[in-house]
Amino acid sequence: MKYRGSPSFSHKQADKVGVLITNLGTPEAPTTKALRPYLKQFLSDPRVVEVPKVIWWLVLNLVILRFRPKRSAHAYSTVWTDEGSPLLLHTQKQAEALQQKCKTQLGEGVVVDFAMRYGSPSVSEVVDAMLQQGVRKLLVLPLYPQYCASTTASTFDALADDFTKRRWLPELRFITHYHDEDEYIQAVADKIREHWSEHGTADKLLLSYHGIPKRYLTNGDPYHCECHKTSRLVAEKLGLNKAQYMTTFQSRFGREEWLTPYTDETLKSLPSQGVESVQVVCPGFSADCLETIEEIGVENRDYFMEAGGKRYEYIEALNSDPKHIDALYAIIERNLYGWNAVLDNTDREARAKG
Ligand SMILES: C=CC1=C(C)c2cc3[nH]c(cc4nc(cc5[nH]c(cc1n2)c(C)c5CCC(=O)O)C(CCC(=O)O)=C4C)c(C)c3C=C
Ligand SMILES: [Fe+2]
Ligand SMILES: [Fe+2]
Repeated sequence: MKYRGSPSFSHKQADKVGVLITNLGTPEAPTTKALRPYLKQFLSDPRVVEVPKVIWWLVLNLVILRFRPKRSAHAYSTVWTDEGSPLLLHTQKQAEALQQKCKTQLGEGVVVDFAMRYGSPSVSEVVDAMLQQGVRKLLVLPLYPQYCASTTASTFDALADDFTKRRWLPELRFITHYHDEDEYIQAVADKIREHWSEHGTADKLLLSYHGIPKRYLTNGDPYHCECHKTSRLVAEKLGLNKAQYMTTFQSRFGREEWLTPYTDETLKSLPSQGVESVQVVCPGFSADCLETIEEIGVENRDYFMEAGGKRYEYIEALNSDPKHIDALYAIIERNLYGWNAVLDNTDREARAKG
């Protein structure tokens, strides 16, 4: 069969609205064996690594996949929990909380689920499950506040790829970013304020975002601008002046230049400029993961302290904090405009019988 359909469809089935949240994905286990397929899928995505196909195939298969899986497995093993990968667990909790919130606010006609761009559960399998439940209008929210082709557009690719193999397409809405939405900015600012009320402020607040090659910015990706806008809006909410905060970029990969200033280099240099204490927050990560827990929480702490810093604090991601869920819900609700008719119609089956 060329196209996947919905063979179990019944005319009496109530139409539903689906809300699909997505994130990057994570390996199945913190082992070299599990890291290899995960990294292979992730790093074979041309949206992530924009290098001519043949050259990249050779570099990836002959160099990176020989050494990186072992190194990454070790890093993952330091953040792994008894229940699994932090990224997966946080995303699962976010979906559950949003499902609950949508049910209370909008009724039974809305189905919320989550998928991962790489690994499992895949976008395709979750879309399939949602359509089988009667979802005819689908809202997709990738949990990347700042648009980037490597993440946001890549998620759209996965969805579009699935649709090319599908017979009955749902109506589709795709949220490309929410980097300046007030509820999100407020949630980040509140998280920082809560940290301050417990620990006090520091000499400098670093807002650290995942980096991308600088080339992507010069080729027209808005990611860099959106990160700076988020930082400015958060700083305004907190009443910080330009000397009190800084935007930096972390998680460099490979040898070419990435967005600067680099988080690690910055932290190594701050003590020599008289900065004794820093607080680091990562507003681009909607959930804590390897890149925040290990890289920011451990590795970069060491850089700062070894360079003479006195106090270093990592402020956790928003994860499934109620304020984050409320912010995401507000964004979802705005993007459901006009679809409420379907939500009101979910008791169609009951009414048809009556
Ligand atoms: C080639 C490189 C990469 C680009 C470009 C990139 C962009 C990018 N990534 C995130 C979010 C996450 N990345 C995570 C892990 C991760 N990222 C890369 C490479 C690139 N990312 C690698 C190789 C890895 C795997 C870990 C490693 O081997 O170092 C994660 C964490 C996943 C987890 O399981 O915890 C996230 C989240 C964004 C937002 C982004 C561009 C804006
Ligand atoms: Fe990454
Ligand atoms: Fe990293």
